[in-house]
This record gives sequence, structure tokens and C-alpha cells, in this order.
Amino acid sequence: MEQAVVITGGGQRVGLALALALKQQGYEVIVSYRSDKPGVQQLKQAGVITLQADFSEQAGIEQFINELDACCSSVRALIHNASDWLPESKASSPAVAMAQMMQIHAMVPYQLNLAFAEKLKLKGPGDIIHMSDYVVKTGSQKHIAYAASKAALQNMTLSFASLLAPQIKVNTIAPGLIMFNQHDDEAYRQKAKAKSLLQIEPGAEVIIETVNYILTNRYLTGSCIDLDGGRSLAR
Ligand SMILES: NC(=O)C1=CN([C@@H]2O[C@H](COP(=O)(O)OP(=O)(O)OC[C@H]3O[C@@H](n4cnc5c(N)ncnc54)[C@H](OP(=O)(O)O)[C@@H]3O)[C@@H](O)[C@H]2O)C=CC1
Ligand SMILES: Nc1nc2c(c(=O)[nH]1)N=C([C@H](O)[C@@H](O)CO)CN2
Repeated sequence: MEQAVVITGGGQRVGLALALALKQQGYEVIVSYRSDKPGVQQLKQAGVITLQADFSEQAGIEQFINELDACCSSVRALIHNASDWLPESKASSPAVAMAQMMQIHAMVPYQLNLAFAEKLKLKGPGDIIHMSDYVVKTGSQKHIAYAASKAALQNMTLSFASLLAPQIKVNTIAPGLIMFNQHDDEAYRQKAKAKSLLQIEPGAEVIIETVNYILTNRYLTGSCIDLDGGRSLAR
């Protein structure tokens, strides 16, 4: 496969919607998924290549790199979406929390970017997109390791943008609330929406629009797009 758009963590929610939308737009799409959820079948039916990968251990990262390398001759874009929103309250220990967060949000993008830099350059301009989070700006009392690991990811945007220019653009999308989880109750939902000026749950469509903006813009690299409904201005 040539000029594949590679999305990590595409078995559900934002990654799933993004993969289906980009496939519908005519891109060749390859997705990593960890758990075999209903979305994986949707992807296969849509013609998206799905590669099972658990990035929790180094062996899982290396297996994915080898499988991806074997199935695509060049890469159009690498979108680092896979993520675990782990609160300290659910971690077995602080050491495990920080290790787990740095693994998925920093170690995986770091290794994949280095492994696929040449294939991203092969057939014209390439893109790397790091999915970060508004909380990089503010920190988070309940997701300390998560926020720190997203800050590491966001910093790598700067390093890789410098290293890989001009053939590859590297940018961050830093979302605020995009979509709730099923278990979020009404009180939480109201409170979370009230944190931004626009006070909505926008859904994955705004991520799709932003990814398309980045992919089609020849002059955007090393930047961070704050996709948060004006959250930093809300009182
Ligand atoms: N949803 C929101 O409102 C916001 C999202 N974001 C960011 O946007 C991106 C998409 O968010 P969302 O769709 O909610 O993400 P999810 O929480 O649904 O996670 C996406 C996928 O990452 C996979 N994943 C997690 N850990 C690993 C691992 N160790 N190895 C392999 N895959 C793994 C999950 O697999 P599995 O299905 O097996 O669990 C899941 O399918 C994320 O980077 C997120 O941090 C930022 C701000 C707000
Ligand atoms: N991997 C994930 N990261 C984040 C999620 C999520 O569901 N999965 N959700 C959020 C929240 O929506 C937050 O932005 C607002 O409460 C943050 N990151």
C-alpha cells in the first residue's frame, strides 16, 4: 500500500470516526487497535487495514512497526491518537501510572516517528499529528501523569518539526472536551461543558475538520491547534 494514513488507537470513538472519514475521502487508511471492539469490524467493512497492537510493552511496539513496515511502501500521515486517560485514583501505583502514561503518549509516538520518517518523506509532503490535550497548559489534579505525558508528546512536536522539515510537517491538536464517555453522568456532562466559552460537546467531527486542515495546509508545522471551545478564556 502506498501513501497510507496511519492512525493509532482507531478501534473506537475519535480514532474510529477519523479513520472512516479519511477512508471515505479517498485516503488509504491503516489503523492500530488494541481490543477487538465493534468498530474494528466497521473499519474492515470500509476497507481500512486493521493491525492489532498493544503498545503497553516494547515488544508490542516493535511488532507493530514490523507489521506496518511490511504492509506499506510509503506513508502520507502518521496520526498518534492512541491514548489512556488514566486518573491516579485508578492506577495501581504512582510508578505504574507514570510509566504507563509515558509509554502510550510519548514512547510510542517517539519510536514510530523515527521508524517511519523515511517512508513519510518518500512520495512528497508527509504529516505527523500528535493528539494532545488542553490540560498540557493547566495541569490536572486528577490526571497528573496523563497531563505530564501529553506535555512530553507536545514537546516532541517541536523537536520533530525541526528535525524532519521541510519534507514532513509535524503539528499538535490540543483538544478540550470532544466527546463524553458512556459512563459520564448528567451532572458531570453539564459541569464539563460549562468549562468552555462555547459550552458544547462537539464530537469527533471537529477533530476530522482539524486533521483535514493540517493535511491540506502547506505552511503549518511545529504548531499547536487549541481545539477547546475557548476553554482558557472561560471564567
Ligand atoms: N475524548 C475527549 O473528549 C478528548 C480526547 N483527547 C485525546 O484525543 C484522542 C482520542 O480520544 P478518545 O477517542 O476519547 O480516546 P480513547 O480513550 O477512546 O482511546 C483511544 C484508543 O487508544 C487505545 N489504547 C489505549 N492504550 C493503548 C495501548 N497501551 N496500546 C494500544 N492502544 C491503546 C484504546 O484501545 P482499547 O479500545 O483497547 O481501550 C482506544 O481504542 C486521545 O489521544 C485523547 O487523549 C483529548 C481531549 C479530550
Ligand atoms: N484517551 C482519552 N483522553 C481523554 C479523554 C478520553 O475519553 N480518552 N477524555 C477527556 C475529557 O473529555 C476531558 O477533555 C474533559 O473532561 C480528556 N482526555
